Amino acid sequence: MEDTLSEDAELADLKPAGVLTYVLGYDDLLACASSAMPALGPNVQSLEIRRTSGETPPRFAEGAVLIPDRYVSGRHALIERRGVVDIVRDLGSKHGTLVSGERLAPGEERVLHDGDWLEVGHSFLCYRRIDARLALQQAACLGPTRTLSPEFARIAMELEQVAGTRQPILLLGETGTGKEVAARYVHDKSGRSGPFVAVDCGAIPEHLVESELFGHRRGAFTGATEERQGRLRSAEGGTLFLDEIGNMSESAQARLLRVVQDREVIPVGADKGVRVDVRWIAATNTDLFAKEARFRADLRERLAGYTAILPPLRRRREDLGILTSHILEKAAVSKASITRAAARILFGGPLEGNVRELERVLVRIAVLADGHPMDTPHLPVTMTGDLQDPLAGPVPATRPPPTSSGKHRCPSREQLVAVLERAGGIQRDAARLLGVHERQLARWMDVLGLPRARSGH
Ligand SMILES: Nc1ncnc2c1ncn2[C@@H]1O[C@H](COP(=O)(O)OP(=O)(O)OP(=O)(O)O)[C@@H](O)[C@H]1O
Repeated sequence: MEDTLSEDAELADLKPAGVLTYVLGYDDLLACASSAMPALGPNVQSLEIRRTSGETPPRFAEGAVLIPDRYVSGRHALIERRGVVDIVRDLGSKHGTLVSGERLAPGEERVLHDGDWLEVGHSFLCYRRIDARLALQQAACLGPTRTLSPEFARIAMELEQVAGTRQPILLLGETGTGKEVAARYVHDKSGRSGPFVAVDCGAIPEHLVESELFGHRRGAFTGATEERQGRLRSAEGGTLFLDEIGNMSESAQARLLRVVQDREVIPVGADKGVRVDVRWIAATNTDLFAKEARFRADLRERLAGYTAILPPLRRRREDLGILTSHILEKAAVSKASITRAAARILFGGPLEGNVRELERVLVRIAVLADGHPMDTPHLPVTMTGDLQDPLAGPVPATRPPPTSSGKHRCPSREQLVAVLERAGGIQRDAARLLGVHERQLARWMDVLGLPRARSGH
């Protein structure tokens, strides 16, 4: 432990505060009781985790974190500032304390590291080791949900500050981290009266990018039978969100650069430009600075007025409780709980795919669990590594066909309608959300008397 202590001491000046957040309770995923406890530092030297009775949400009182969880012991664990690091110790609890998935032996002390998650009873907590100034950060909102992540809250505040200016914004981050959510947030806060127009630059065939973005004159090329305004001009007075900008062809980049510089767009086939007033927000999950990205440095500089890197979900586990209850509520789930084993995999895992993947998995397992605790067999095989997972894809011929009980229990009509809505009515996408074969979904729809949706194309 000596070595770890001195290593952490070196980091102390940079990251002196320790923040413990109550994230969620396994027995009620809709409770949305997440809250950050006072930061460990010069003023708070220890936090004891204890059970409290009654219906009150988890809270800090009398120097302790009080959790209304019957699986938490009266005196469960102690987190203590020792020099510049924080140590956790189990206080002889009945059900034990786990640190990032590892159970503490009786009397064992463990130095906590940034991003560690703690399991006490049926409760999931997250520990962050951060700059003391960030620790003072209040919870903020970015998009439809609150965030308890100090980094994310800081980004939300900065985005709010730049929203009202004309500065272009570049949003970087892994897929599913909420870049479009952040872009819409900026637009909403900007006070701009025009629309928010999102363009997925990666989804437009290369030969159509220019006419799609800049518009075209009638007869500009074969097939251009009508004049077209283009997406850029349709965002007049509002915000143009260029998603997956890293996938834009070099010729489209060159033309876009001229528009950004001159604020004038020349439709394909036209010889005169048209003035445009749009707020630029670009986003990408690729590294625009890498050589192989083949992205023009001059365009990048123009678009990167304010740049934010949205942290992946594994770097903001403190938001898992808020996001989980939001996702389940949106999916019309009225009751949801999870077993410890499944929670450990779902919330303690690498969270690849970020909020989008969390949403996909939660909706799937909530529907399959059908009001019972969500358990490991409900999780996708990619998470459990269990190749026998019967829900992973088409049902092999050797396996008995799905029945209306057990793991393939038919969801309620309300749940299935919610999933179909989320999938935009496309049956194949709804089946993917549920992690079942399309044929299984069709059977359920017939049983529940739901009209067949469009097939997925
Ligand atoms: N703060 C948030 N609160 C609630 N839901 C969120 C939040 N952030 C993201 N989501 C949800 O996660 C999903 C992915 O978000 P979004 O499309 O903004 O990610 P992205 O980073 O733009 O992804 P990509 O790079 O793949 O385009 C969406 O369904 C969105 O509603």
